[in-house]
Parts: sequence; structure tokens; C-alpha cells
Amino acid sequence: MSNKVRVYELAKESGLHNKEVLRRLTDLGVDARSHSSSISDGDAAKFRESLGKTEAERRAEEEARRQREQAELERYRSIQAAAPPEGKKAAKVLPPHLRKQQEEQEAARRAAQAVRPSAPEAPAAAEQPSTPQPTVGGSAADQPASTPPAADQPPAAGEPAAGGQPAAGQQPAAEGSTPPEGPATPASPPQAPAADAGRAPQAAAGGDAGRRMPGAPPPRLKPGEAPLRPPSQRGPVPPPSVTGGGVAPVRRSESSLPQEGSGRRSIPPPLRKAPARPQPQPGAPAGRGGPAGAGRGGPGGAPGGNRGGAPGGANRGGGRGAPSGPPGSPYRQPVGRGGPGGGPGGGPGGPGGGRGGPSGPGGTGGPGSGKTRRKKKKEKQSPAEQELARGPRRRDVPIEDMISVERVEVLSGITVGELADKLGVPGAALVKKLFEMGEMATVQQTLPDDTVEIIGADLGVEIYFMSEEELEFGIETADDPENLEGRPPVITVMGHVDHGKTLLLDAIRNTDVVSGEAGGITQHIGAYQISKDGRLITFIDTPGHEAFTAMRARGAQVTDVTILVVAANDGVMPQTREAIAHAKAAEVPMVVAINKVDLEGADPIRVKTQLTEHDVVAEDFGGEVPMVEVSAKTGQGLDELLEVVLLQADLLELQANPDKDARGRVVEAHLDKGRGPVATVLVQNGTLRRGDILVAGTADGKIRAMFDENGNQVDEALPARPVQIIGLNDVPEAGDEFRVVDAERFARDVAERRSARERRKELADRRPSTLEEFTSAVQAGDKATLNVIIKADVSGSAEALEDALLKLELDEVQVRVIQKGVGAITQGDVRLAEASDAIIVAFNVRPGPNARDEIDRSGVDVRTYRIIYEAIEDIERAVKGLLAPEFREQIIGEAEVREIFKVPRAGFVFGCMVTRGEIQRDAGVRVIREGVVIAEDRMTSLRRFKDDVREVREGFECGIGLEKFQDVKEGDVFEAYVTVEVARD
Ligand SMILES: Nc1nc2c(ncn2[C@@H]2O[C@H](COP(=O)(O)OP(=O)(O)OP(=O)(O)O)[C@@H](O)[C@H]2O)c(=O)[nH]1
Repeated sequence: MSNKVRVYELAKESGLHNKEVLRRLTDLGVDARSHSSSISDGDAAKFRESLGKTEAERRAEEEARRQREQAELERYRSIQAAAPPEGKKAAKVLPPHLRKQQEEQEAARRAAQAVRPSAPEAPAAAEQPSTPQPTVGGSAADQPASTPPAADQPPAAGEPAAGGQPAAGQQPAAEGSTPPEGPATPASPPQAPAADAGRAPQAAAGGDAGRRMPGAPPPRLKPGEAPLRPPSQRGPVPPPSVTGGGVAPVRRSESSLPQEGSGRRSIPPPLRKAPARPQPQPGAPAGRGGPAGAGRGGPGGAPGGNRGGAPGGANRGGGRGAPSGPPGSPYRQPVGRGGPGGGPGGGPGGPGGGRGGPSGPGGTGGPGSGKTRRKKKKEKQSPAEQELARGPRRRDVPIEDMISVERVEVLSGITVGELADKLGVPGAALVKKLFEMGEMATVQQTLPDDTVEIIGADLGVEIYFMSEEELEFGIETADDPENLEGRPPVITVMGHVDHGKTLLLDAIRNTDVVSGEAGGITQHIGAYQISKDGRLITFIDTPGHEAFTAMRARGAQVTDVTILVVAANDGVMPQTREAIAHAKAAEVPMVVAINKVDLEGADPIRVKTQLTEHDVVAEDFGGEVPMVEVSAKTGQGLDELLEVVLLQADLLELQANPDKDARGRVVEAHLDKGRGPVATVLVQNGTLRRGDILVAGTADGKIRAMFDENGNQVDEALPARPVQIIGLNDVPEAGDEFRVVDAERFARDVAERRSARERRKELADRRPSTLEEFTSAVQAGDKATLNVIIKADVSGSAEALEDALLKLELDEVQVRVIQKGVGAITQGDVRLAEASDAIIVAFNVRPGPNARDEIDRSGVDVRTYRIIYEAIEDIERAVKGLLAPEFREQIIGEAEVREIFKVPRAGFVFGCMVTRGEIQRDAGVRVIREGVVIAEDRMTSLRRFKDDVREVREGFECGIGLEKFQDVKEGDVFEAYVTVEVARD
């Protein structure tokens, strides 16, 4: 048992709002961050005491509440036991050998009964009292005087069980299904009418009805007697009262209960008024059961359709269970399932077959009254009893008791309704649960993954987040180590602009004599493979970190080793730092190629020293990063570089299984006018063959042709081999996974489902990297590191900001600056932020045009500041859950450039028409040409004719002067924007 209490539980208990509870806990010095935080029992007691209740009072209240609930539950159970739910499925007809066994057991049982003294009828005083039972078992004083005095003793063999529980309704001890907590109660049947022979098989087959003899009054529970548990009631049976004088409860094994679907289904439906039905008239033919042989009785069923009891028939109708076939045949149609002539409304019959006892013994069959026992019972019951008889409303059953699963497999972004389905509970119950936890949600609403996990933890259900691939292709088993073979490493080259990445890749390619000899026309397909000393190495042929980050952003990690190119004459530059950040974030080993050593100003030692400042320490400096001096121009050091790369790869022990269908990643793809979608794919496992059917992202198709980097057709590609393929029906995206599948139809289905899912995701518009979400994650205790990228106007500011952020004292939470730089926020910054789940803190700088699109696409959180301490404060507050107001950019209007005037000494003035919104003098301006943002600037002037104005509205002309950008053309659009404060909720 856990000795922790969740905050929302306290809120529920005290009737206070979660926030109020949190506040009070803080006042009490108890550390609780959110509604789902756990606190110790002691702290909970402190909180309760602060509400003015002592622990003893609270316990007393709780006990009283528990007793009330228990009493109600007992009443429900006893009524349930007295009137088993209608509509149970017929038990299965047993196969001959089991049936024989059963018959033998039955015969033995009856023989045993014959030698016992016949049991007296249950005393009339055992009638169920209409007042609720105080407690399980009750005290001796609570019991009606007529309760057999020996009730707390296990009755002797042959004695009737208190309450007259017939033996047929109980599990014989010999079956071993009676749990140990209650002494077995071998009870003899109260009265065994002639119908017994016909009924017994039903009972043995687990039929609910079999617990009572036809014509006998339904067994009622005595006060103090533990009733049978409805299958829906999970959890342990309450132990018999120590002081109570009731008969020790005899628990039925749930497995022996008649099952209809899952146990949950037997929970009665919510209380709701049934539509009025015409009352069947006694004596009128059929009633609900229909005429003889009707109802759902088996073909040729006995007179008196199912439920269509004879007038005065106290049972559900002797017709049920009447077999159609020859007596003893085990393969007869189970009675109660659609015999010819079945009248509408005929209830399900008892388990069919049986031994074909004479139909309707005991005057129970026959046409006539349509009045069921249940109806009769209803008439006797008060409305309150009727309500109780329907059982607790489903919405009153705690969600925990409805759940019968231990683990659910879900996809990220599941909705409340979908999760409820998986848990097997009504959506409303889950909505209620969420509400209790302090979350307001509708059934259609998508749940954040962490909330799903909290719900799972709270309900004791293991949540497994399946990847989309697992959903589509099943959870893959690991390759047998025997089938694994070494595979070539995959290398990406990164580094600052002009440091020689392209030339290096070309030079490396030219070292590959083999492909040179093959004489193919070298093509750029995004990746190529070379052979070095008989070993293959694969290079991703897109220099820079675009490909690398594009793939990482899609969850793809294809690179095994990165080569960081640093020009020896130039040293570490901004993109060098970016590349280092990428490699580190992806945890990919690095080899540094100090390039251009042929140049005069080359200073490899300086490069190494600079790199040390970025935690990239050369081996000869005591670090672990291999660094090789090379010249892409002369070819110097290339062999050594490749050797070092292979050495690094050896350390990784890269392996794959070539003997299976291929899977891998798309490196790049485009639409070729003549050939249709063309994709370069990198096989990561298995072997890809021409003619294979594959799914790649949202594209699918059959490989019509396959080419290597030299333009040669190939028939197959082994692991780590890049090939260009033709045959897809759509252009996949770089980083998309591809898989070979068996059937085109399946591939199409998967691709279509993915497209639909992508659309859904777009709609859900989840932006996982915002500071607010980080704050919530911290509060939930899920996150401890905030990744930050700093961009500032000058390096001094960037450093000051970094210093200040790193010095923040935020208990348990750490701020990690993964990249800092000077200048506008670039597309690369945004991609790094996206791939590393970072936020961008921008000081006095703005996103460049391309970066802005990237921000919109990715949803990366960019925070812009003008004062350093504001930035620091904001982050500090965010991490502590006290976010300051947010500033967002808002587009206020657009103006189209109609004419350009050259004004002496003042530069250019652009004559514009405001086509949308309004243009304000102090707004920022973006210059858009053919839909592409080409510049970002501010206005130097805004005029109407000769007058300076503060704003110009839609439909008016104006003259605009720009501060820096003058290369404006007619037709360009000026987009005006302002930064506004967005209130947080
Ligand atoms: N002397 C000398 N020049 C080199 C060497 N490597 C590259 N260069 C030159 O440096 C310039 C830039 O080389 P690139 O290979 O285009 O550099 P990059 O890093 O691919 O540049 P971007 O594609 O713009 O990022 C070219 O003029 C090359 O000829 C080298 O080892 N020695």
C-alpha cells in the first residue's frame, strides 16, 4: 500500500480546488508542485488538520462513508443475487466427453442428496428487508430473530445453508473454486421438484438460472449473509465480520459465473426510464414469449416460448432449455437462440440442450401469461427498490472498478474517447476522472502523452506508447545475432561555409578507384559509397548540417560518424559551433578534418586549441576526438582520415541483417518530370530489391528501377547502401522511413492512413517545445533540463545572457545552453531547436525570413527580448511556473508597391496602396516578393501626400521609406507587423 496521497485526491476530499490545496500546502511548508504531485500521509494529515478536522474525525467520517457505501453495495448485491440479470448468454453446449463427465458428477451428487435428510424450506423471515443493511455481515443484534442461530458456524453437512442457497448455485468444494476466506457451505437443495432432472444440467453448465429450482421462490439473502458478487465487482470480497453472526460468505468463483462478454458488461446500465410496453394480459397468447414454440426457443421448443411462463408460473418459463433434438444429444441448438417462429421480445433462454427433460415441467410452459417473473417482482417492489434492483448507476461505479485491463497500447495523441475505449470504460467516466485530477477535457479532445501516463499510473494500468511503425507493422522482434553481419558506416560531413566540405566529399569520392573504373557518370543522389582497402564507407553527400538536422527532426538517425571540417586558416567559426552542437545533441561520434593545411596561414594547433574551448578535445591534447590534418585540394591526409573513420566505426560494431526485407530512410527525394517521384534511400537493415513493394512516409509503390550513385542500374542494395529508386506514387520527405511490405494493397493502406494521421496531427497543432509546456513538464516532475539556444546582436550580450542563465538557481531544473551565436535567428537555429527540443532566446535580434517560415512550420518557441534581465527573469519565472506575459508578433496590414520614386539625398520612397489592414509608422516591415519574404526592415517615413502620418488604412495610398532595404520592385508587398503582449491564462 502506498503511503502517498495525491494533491487532487486531497482536493476532492476537501472540496477545494486543486490550486487552493496547492496554495495551502505551500503555506504549510509542504512541497507540492501540481495537482498530480504526491505528498506523504503525514503531510496530508497536516493539511486536513489545517482544515479544522482532526485525523480522528476524518477517520470517523471516512469510516461512516465507507459503511454507507458498503451497505448500499450489499443491498444491490443481495437484490442481484435474488434476481439474476436477464439476458445472460446461453452457456456453451458441452462436447460429449465433458457432458458425460458432468452427468456422472450430477448423478453422484443427487445420489448423495438422496441419503441426506431433506432440507427445510428457507424460513419466511429470511425475506430481504427493505431497509439497507448496516454493514457486511452485520452484528448479531442486527439480525432478525429468525436467522438461524448457528449462522456464524459452518453448517454441518446436510444442514441447509442459511438463506437456503441451493447447492446447484454454489460451486462444489471439490471444484476447488471456493476461495478460502469463507468456509464452504455444502448445502442441500431446499426442495427438488420433479423439474430438477431437467434443470440440473443447466446449473452444471454454469447457467445462472440453475441455482434455483423451477417453481421455487428465488433465494433471498439474510441479513448478515454475504451475497454473491456480481462479476463486475472487482477487488477482494470484504471479509466476514468478526462479530457478525451471519453465515460466512461463500464466494463464487468468477470464472464459473455465466459470462456475457467481459465482466464489466454485467454492470447494469444507467438508470433510465424504459419505454412503456403494452402490459401482457394474463391468458393472452404469447405475451412476450409468443405462442407455443415461439420466443427464441430452439426449433420445436416446448410449449411456452422463452419467458412465456404459464399463468402463475413463477419461473422464467419452463420452456427455456427445452431441447429440440433427441434427449441427451449434446449438439442441439442452444435454446433461447432464434428458433423458427420466435416471437419478438423473447428473452434469451437458459443454456440449451441439457438432457432434454420434458418440456415445461411444473406447469411452467405453455401458452398463456406473458408476465415474467421479473415483471411480477417489479410490481411487488417499491420504486426505490426497483431502482436499487437495477443496481448502481454506471456513472456511480468508480472508474477503477470498471477497468479490467492491465496494459494498453496507445498512440501518441490519443483522444479521451479512444483511451476510454481502450480502458473499456465509458468516455464520460474518463472525463470525470480527468476532472477530478484537475483537467478539463472533452471526449474528442487529444490528451498530452504525460497526462495519459498519469492516468495510467493512477488507474494502475500500464501505458505503452506505440510508435506509428509498431502500430502499422507490429512490434518487431530483435534480429537473431546469428543473422547479423557487419555493415559499412554512414558518414555525414559538417562544418562552416567555405571550409571545404564539398571539395572534401569530392576528393573522397575520387579516392574511390573502383567507382572510377566502373566508368559511370557520377551523379549527385544525396549519398554515395566508396571502398577503402576493401571496406565500404557510405557518405551522405549533402554537405552541412541541413540533411543531418532534417533527418533528426523526423526522428531518423542515419549517421554513424560525423566529419567536422575546419579550415586550418580560418579556425572555428559560427557554423563550426553549430555543427558541434548538432553532433553532440545527436550523440554521434566526431572526427575532425583540419582542412586546407596546404595553405600558408594554416594553423592546425590553433584550430585544436579553439575546439578545446567547445569541449572538442583532440587526442594529442588529452581528449578523445581524433583529428586529422588534410587538404581536400591536394588529397593530403585523406587516406588517414578514412582510416580513422573506419576505426571509429569499428568501435561502434555496426551490424545489420541482410537476410530480410529492407527498411531504411529516405535521404532525399524529388519529382522528376520524366521519371516521376525519385527518391534516394539508404538501406539500414535487410536487402532492398528491384520489384519490392514499399511504403516510404506517405508514399508507396513498387520499385521499377534502382540506380547507384554512378547511374548504374542495380538489382539489390545491402545494408548501408544508398540507392536511387523509381516507382513511388508520391515524393516522400528526407528522413522518412521506408519499409518493404508484402502487398501493394497493404502499402497503399498504410500510406493512406499515414496521410490521414498527418492531417490530424496538423489539426491538433501540438507544439511541444514551448516554454509553457516545459513549465508544466517541470511541474509534473518530468523534465529537468531546459535546452536553450541564445542569439544576440553582439557576442558580449550572448555571453552575458549565457552566463546569467547558467547561474540561475533553479532547484532540480537545469538550463543548458546548447548553442549561442550572434546575428538574426537562422533556419539552422530553428532546426537545431526543433531537433533538440530547445527554445530560442533572442536578444535584440529577430528571425530572418526563412527562419520565420521554419518557426511557423516547427512551432519552435522563440522568445525575443530587448533587456537581458527580462530574458533571465522570464526564464526563471517560466521554470518556476510563473510565466510573465508573452509577446507575439501580429501582422497588422499589407501595402502593395505601385511606384518607386528616387528622392535626392533621401534615397527611395515607395508609393504604395494599403491593400489590407493598416500600416503604422512604427511597425516593422517585411518585404515580400512573389510570396517569399526577401527582407525585413523598419520604416523611415510614412506619408500621405506631403504629410507625415502615424497610420494609413486599407484602400488608401501612401509613401513609405525604408531604413535599409532599397532593392524594392513594383509589385512587392510590404507586410507591417507589431509585437503585442499576449495574456497568459
Ligand atoms: N587551398 C585549399 N583550398 C580548399 C581546400 N578545400 C577547399 N578549398 C577551397 O575552399 C573553397 C570552398 O570550398 P567548398 O568545398 O566549396 O567549401 P564548402 O564548405 O563546401 O562550402 P559551402 O558549400 O559554401 O558550405 C573552394 O574554393 C575550394 O577550392 C583545401 O584543402 N585547400
